[in-house]
Amino acid sequence: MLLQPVYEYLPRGRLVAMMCRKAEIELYLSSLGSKSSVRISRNCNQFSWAPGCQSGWACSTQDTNSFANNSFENPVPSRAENCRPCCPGFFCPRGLTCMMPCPLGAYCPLGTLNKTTNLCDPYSYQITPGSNQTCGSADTWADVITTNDVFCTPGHHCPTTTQKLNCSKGSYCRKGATGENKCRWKGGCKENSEKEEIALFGGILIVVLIVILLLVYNCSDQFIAVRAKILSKSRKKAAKIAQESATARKRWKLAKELVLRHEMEMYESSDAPEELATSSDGILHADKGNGKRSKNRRKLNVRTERFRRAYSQIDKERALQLDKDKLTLAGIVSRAAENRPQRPMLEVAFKALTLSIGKKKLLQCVTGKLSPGRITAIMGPSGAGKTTFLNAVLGKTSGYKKDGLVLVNGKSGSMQSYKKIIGFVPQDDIVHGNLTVEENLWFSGRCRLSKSMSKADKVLILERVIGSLGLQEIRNSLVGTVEKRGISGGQRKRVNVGIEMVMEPSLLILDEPTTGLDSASSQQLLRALRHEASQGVNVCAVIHQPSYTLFSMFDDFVLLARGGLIAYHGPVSEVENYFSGLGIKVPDRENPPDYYIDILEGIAKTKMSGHATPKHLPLLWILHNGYDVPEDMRKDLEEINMMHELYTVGSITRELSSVEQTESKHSVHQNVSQRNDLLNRKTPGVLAQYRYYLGR
Ligand SMILES: Nc1ncnc2c1ncn2[C@@H]1O[C@H](COP(=O)(O)OP(=O)(O)OP(=O)(O)O)[C@@H](O)[C@H]1O
Repeated sequence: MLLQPVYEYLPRGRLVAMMCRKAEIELYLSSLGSKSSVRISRNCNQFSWAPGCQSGWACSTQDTNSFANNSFENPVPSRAENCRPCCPGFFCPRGLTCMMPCPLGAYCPLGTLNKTTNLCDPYSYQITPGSNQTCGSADTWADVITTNDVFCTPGHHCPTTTQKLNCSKGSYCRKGATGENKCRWKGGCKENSEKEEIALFGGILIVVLIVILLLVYNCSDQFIAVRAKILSKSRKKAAKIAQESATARKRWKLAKELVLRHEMEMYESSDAPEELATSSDGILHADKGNGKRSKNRRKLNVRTERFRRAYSQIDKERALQLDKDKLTLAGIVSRAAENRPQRPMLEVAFKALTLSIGKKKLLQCVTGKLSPGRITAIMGPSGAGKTTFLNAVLGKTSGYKKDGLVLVNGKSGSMQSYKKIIGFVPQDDIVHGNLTVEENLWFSGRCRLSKSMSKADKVLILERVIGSLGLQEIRNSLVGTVEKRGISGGQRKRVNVGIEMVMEPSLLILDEPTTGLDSASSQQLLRALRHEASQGVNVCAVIHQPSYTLFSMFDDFVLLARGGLIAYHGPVSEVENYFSGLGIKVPDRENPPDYYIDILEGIAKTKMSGHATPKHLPLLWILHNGYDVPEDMRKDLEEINMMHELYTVGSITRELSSVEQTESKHSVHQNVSQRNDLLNRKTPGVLAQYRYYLGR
């Protein structure tokens, strides 16, 4: 089909006789790699230069068999007959006297003589001057890179090597195209287009994308709000289910107890068979006369009675259940919270702990303990070492030179291993501004509570924290960022604390949690912490200038002097007693902790017992407790010389009753045995947390 125009131009036999044989094609191909011109065939040497040796010309061979029986051994056939211009659609290199077909996509028509340049267009070869030869067809292999002219030009397509057609409108044709390519965007292709004009199409696409993004950005709040509502509903439902199952468990336990009690009563009264005979429903009567039958009947009677009692109890419970359905969510949560298991306890004790960097001592001879179930306030002048003290409690002591011991539940070990049950509320916010209050707490709970805990239990914890921190009103409000105003600073602070509370810590450490809060909010926060402490949590907070009321809400007080020395560590209720023993009396209308800090700083002047001055307060505390006096304080010891007075100061260590001491020992012992459980809280891994983050 493709050769049809050539057959019209040349008879089939002649065409075959002029076609290159394998040896000639090899000769041509071997010349393609080299920079020199085509290798000359044996028909074109200096003795015989047939007209077919010219560019665009070819001759026939008489050896027609060699075409069919072409092998590498066969030499280039002799060609000197019927030399003529190369056929259109073929190319005839100079030095070879045969024709080769142009590749598909090429356009190889007959050349025309350009009288100005005397070259054959479009091939740029010259015919021998003075000969009567004309232009033939192409003279070179047409490839798309080196022979542009020979290849079908851009904007056209060449279905055959002798046909060149314009590319129609709505289509585009690249260089060497054998057909048209339809444009995706019809208006983007004019006639003879080389490529699809997609700039307009791209522009429209970008505009559409921007509009979609703007829509998403503007409506994201609504989406988030709707989602938050749905999630909140599901959480409430989970809380309800958890409460129901807790009540059911309780009910079952109660019913069992009732049945057992009743059974006991029945057996006790079985010695008086006449009572059974007159049982209330009158259905069953004991047979007084017959021994064995009477025993069996009595058993049956007892069982029937037992079930009757149990069913009546279940009926009562059903009535209670109806009442419960009218309960508020807070009621449900507090009821379910009653059934929660107790948290493990952590006691942190220090023994002559000294932390230093280089020669600078940041904490010195710190001895004391932070007990579970108590709230400790850490106070002291700026730079005294409060944050360093918290770091020591948290076990973040790398980088410091450390002397002394930190004991957890009476055992020395790394605090880091307890990190899954230690909550730390830093001074700066750790909230996600783009989430609501509830989402923030939920995210923290999901990531940090045990993987094995059910969703319902997690929801209960969340609800309890929300209730305890008074966040109910703002639970669905966005926390907010610098650009987008959200909840108030005080509320934000409470959310910060809540984020740590939801992970149910055993040790909760807070760095200035009440800074920036008004008195009412501070007290509410302290009440929430007290509630935590009542669950056995060890709470420890650095605090600045608390009101007297707030200060009295703490159990213990650690007063740090400059240099990281302890000036007092004991119950809040004993602090005034201790200092007054040293001759430091708090004036009227002065807040005791502020006054003691002023004394330490030398701002407030006071006359102390003996020769002591405020700078001796840490030493006095050491002496009071009978701790070893460090080397660098020995000099001060000589100065004050008031040992006698010191030992007359009332004991400030909390006097535990013998029962309390036994209980305390027992609980610590229990904790030590629980140690592995404490360390084994399996929280979701990083990938799971990231999944929660994406799905929050
Ligand atoms: N990594 C450190 N390198 C050198 N000095 C340090 C380092 N950390 C703390 N200090 C120094 O230790 C002292 C106590 O610092 P710390 O931050 O514990 O005080 P603070 O009581 O928390 O102070 P503030 O109430 O102002 O926050 C300061 O003098 C401080 O400069």
